[in-house]
Amino acid sequence: MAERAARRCCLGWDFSTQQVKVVAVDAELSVFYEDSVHFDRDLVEFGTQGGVHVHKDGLTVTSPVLMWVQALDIILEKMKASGFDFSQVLALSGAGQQHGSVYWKTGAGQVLTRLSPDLPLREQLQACFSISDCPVWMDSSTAAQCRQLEAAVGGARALSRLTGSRAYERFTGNQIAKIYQQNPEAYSHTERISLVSSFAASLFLGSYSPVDYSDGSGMNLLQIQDKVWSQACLGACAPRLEEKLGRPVPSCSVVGAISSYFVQRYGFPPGCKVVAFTGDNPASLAGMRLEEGDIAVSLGTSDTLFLWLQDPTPALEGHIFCNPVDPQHYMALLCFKNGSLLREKIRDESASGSWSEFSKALQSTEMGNGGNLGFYFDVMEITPEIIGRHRFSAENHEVSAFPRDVEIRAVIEGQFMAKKIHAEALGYRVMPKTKILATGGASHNRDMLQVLADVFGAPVYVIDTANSACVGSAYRAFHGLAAGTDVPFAEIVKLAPNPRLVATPTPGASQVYEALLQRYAMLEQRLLSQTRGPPE
Ligand SMILES: Nc1ncnc2c1ncn2[C@@H]1O[C@H](COP(=O)(O)OP(=O)(O)O)[C@@H](O)[C@H]1O
Ligand SMILES: O=C(CO)[C@@H](O)[C@H](O)COP(=O)(O)O
Repeated sequence: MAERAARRCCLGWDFSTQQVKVVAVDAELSVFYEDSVHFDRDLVEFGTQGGVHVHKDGLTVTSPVLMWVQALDIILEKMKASGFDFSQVLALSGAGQQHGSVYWKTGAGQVLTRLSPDLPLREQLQACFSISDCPVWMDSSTAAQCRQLEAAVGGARALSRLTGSRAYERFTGNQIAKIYQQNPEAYSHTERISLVSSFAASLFLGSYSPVDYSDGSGMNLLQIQDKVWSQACLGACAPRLEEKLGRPVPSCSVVGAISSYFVQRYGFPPGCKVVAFTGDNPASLAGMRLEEGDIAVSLGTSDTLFLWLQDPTPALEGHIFCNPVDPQHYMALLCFKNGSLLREKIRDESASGSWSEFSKALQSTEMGNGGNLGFYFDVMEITPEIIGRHRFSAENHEVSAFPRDVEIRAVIEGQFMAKKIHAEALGYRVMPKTKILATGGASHNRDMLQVLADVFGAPVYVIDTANSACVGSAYRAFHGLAAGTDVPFAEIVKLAPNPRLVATPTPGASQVYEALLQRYAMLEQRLLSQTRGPPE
């Protein structure tokens, strides 16, 4: 305990879909403290499943904002009870699930500046939100607003060139437009709109934190080249939006010092700096110290795949975001909605709810699954837009079921083949020096990572914690401390532990998957044309 007490550190937070997590990283970049609060398990009174409420229409998906506030109260109390020495925290930063939005009621800014250290945050912020259930990234109820936004700027391609993505239902501009159209009164009583990331930063700051460029890129509102809000997009979404959003800032900005609430209640030093919070995927990119040619695969609630890019070419599929650690560069991101929650369902249906049974099925079946392959989209997928479970025999006949072990391999092979195919559509190619860096809760599963190595034909590495968004946030806090001196991020993290090799491609894998990938792509097109009709 004495040693821990003397350890100067930065904190990295992650307000993700299912939980709030924190890590403490010392000056040698070692992680020496990790904690989390899980919404479904630890905050049962909010009645979420997977951290969210899916509404009756099946499209609207929200999370209670006070659940996030209370989760922060709980995790800080846990840290205090464990003897964590807050006085050693030099700076903190954090991440949030992307796209979700928080609506602060008129007057809330005043409340934030006057928090009493004697009471938990939840009690004091109870009446501070004009919308109590925040739209989150799983929401897909804004198709009409997406079409309106695209029409306003000259079409999907024009919007993508401007903001890095065509209109996506979960992107914040479209969510704000829906709230303005359906609940104009709540909108007019809103003085500030935050992303989940900038909301969390605001709690620590005791005042409104700006949105950073990287997470701001997931709103369909920011001009990613010029780094300013697009007036055309703002105007198409809602009136007086610019003043409610505040000015976006570079991701490595120090946005202020921690509020006196945290100094007095927990013992943070008054000079502890708050570095702009960003999206969980951008924070993971920082945590994994991605290098050119590498590809990161995050297997969390959503599955995402991301790359570091110098010269982006925004397209109709995938997203381009401003890079969180280098303001001149960009990152590309693909998001797959049917990630861990789908795998959990298959585990429950076909492996008696046990990850080790699930792994045994992967071990006992062969690469290529005897030609059987499947598409498993219990909720409307983002990449590609298909819903339903579709299984195909080796002869490309649709079948209604697979034996249990075949089903498990079909899910995992199908998910990873989709990732490879859609990454290649963005121009990505596996090169001899390519590393796949895996993170997220499911990266604990080595048998799944073996399938990932086999499908991609590249080695898979992990960092010592699956919480790369938290670790990346702590690294970004160190970078923020040094940012005044223009030190590049790579210099700050050069002492960080190297990723560990956990899987290499099995001999013969490339022959098996070359043919299977072609079939998967062909069947995906078949399913798409069944839903959309043939291409024009
Ligand atoms: N051994 C395992 N095998 C496969 N998936 C796992 C395993 N352990 C945890 N997971 C998955 O990890 C998910 C949580 O991942 P995490 O990255 O923490 O999510 P988020 O950051 O979105 O809250 C769980 O939903 C669970 O399905
Ligand atoms: O929508 C996206 C990315 O565009 C998601 O990746 C969210 O950012 C949620 O992240 P997790 O909670 O699954 O990590």
